[in-house]
Amino acid sequence: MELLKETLGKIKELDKEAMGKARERINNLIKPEGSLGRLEEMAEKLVGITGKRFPKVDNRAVIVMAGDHGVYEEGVAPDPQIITAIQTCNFTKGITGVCALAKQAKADVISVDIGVASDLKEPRVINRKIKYGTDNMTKGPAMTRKEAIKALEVGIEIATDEIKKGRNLLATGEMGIGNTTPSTAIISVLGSYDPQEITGKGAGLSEEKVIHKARIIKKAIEINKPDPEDGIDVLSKVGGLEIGGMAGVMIAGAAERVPVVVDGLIATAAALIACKIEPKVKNYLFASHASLEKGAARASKLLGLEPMLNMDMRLGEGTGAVLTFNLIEAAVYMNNEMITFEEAGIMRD
Ligand SMILES: O=C(O)c1ccc[n+]([C@@H]2O[C@H](COP(=O)([O-])O)[C@@H](O)[C@H]2O)c1
Ligand SMILES: Cc1cc2nc[nH]c2cc1C
Repeated sequence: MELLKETLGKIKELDKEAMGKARERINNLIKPEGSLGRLEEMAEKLVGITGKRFPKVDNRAVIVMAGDHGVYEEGVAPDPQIITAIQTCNFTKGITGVCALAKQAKADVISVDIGVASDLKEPRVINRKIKYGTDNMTKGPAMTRKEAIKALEVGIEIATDEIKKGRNLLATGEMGIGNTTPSTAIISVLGSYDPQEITGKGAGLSEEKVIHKARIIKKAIEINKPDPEDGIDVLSKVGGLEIGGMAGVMIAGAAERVPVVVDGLIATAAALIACKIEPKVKNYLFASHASLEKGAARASKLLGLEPMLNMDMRLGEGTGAVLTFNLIEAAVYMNNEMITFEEAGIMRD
């Protein structure tokens, strides 16, 4: 709890003064005012996050948190649970979706076992296992409050270590068969949505099973009665270990003034938890892509961040987030490379 408290205590407002100066300069760059659209907003936000006039995003990593889910036994996911363990090892081998996209985006992939249901034999996976998957949330809380805080703190520790090594751009990814179920539960609780309205097919569940999945989510919420005003309570009762880990990465990014890119549905649920715990975290986040998963659009709206891309993706692992690394870098190049009208010797009224 100490680490969480201490980290939350470090989170400040964005550097408004630096942002004002950046905006003024961006408005004077040699282009019609506002003509680089959202790249301009992104550059201004990066200046506010880092407090640096010319920020850099050349040392990037995606932190992939992996965990399993007790609620899997209720038949809410189409794939064998062992895929969580297999992929968590594969992330270290450069052979998964996120590895391919991270390679193109010049980012490292960091694979963290925060709660996979079996022991992994791949030494390059960072072993921070809190337990062998969450408990079945239709029968009681997914985890204790203490375990939820531990999950947040594991995320804080991993991200802070990376930032100490020089990372200046982070993304959150995840792996967890069944994790669209707790994510949808979190979004239902925090947005007061009926699970039937926002439950989707996840990795590919059939239509009848999606109805069953929504009922399971409703049951978990009714049994646990999470307090929507308490992010840690929601995380512990209907969340997941990897969701807590990702929320911790976002909290650490905010505390250390490093931007964190949010991936799809599950990462957005984590962002909602992080922002419920400390609303200022939102200022340090970039939403990457609009996941095709049913609840994703409402989750992004609830978070209040507009995703950059619409690519009909729904893989997770951090794929959508790393895909936007080059866009974020483009904003930095605009800010750092372009000259102003004045510097070009053009006088304007
Ligand atoms: O990121 C997303 O929006 C997303 C949407 C659907 C599925 N996924 C991935 O698929 C897994 C969860 O799907 P499911 O059906 O097992 O709940 C998990 O490993 C996620 O990384 C991810
Ligand atoms: C193969 C596979 C890879 C994944 N990556 C993220 N979620 C996944 C789910 C499956 C089934």
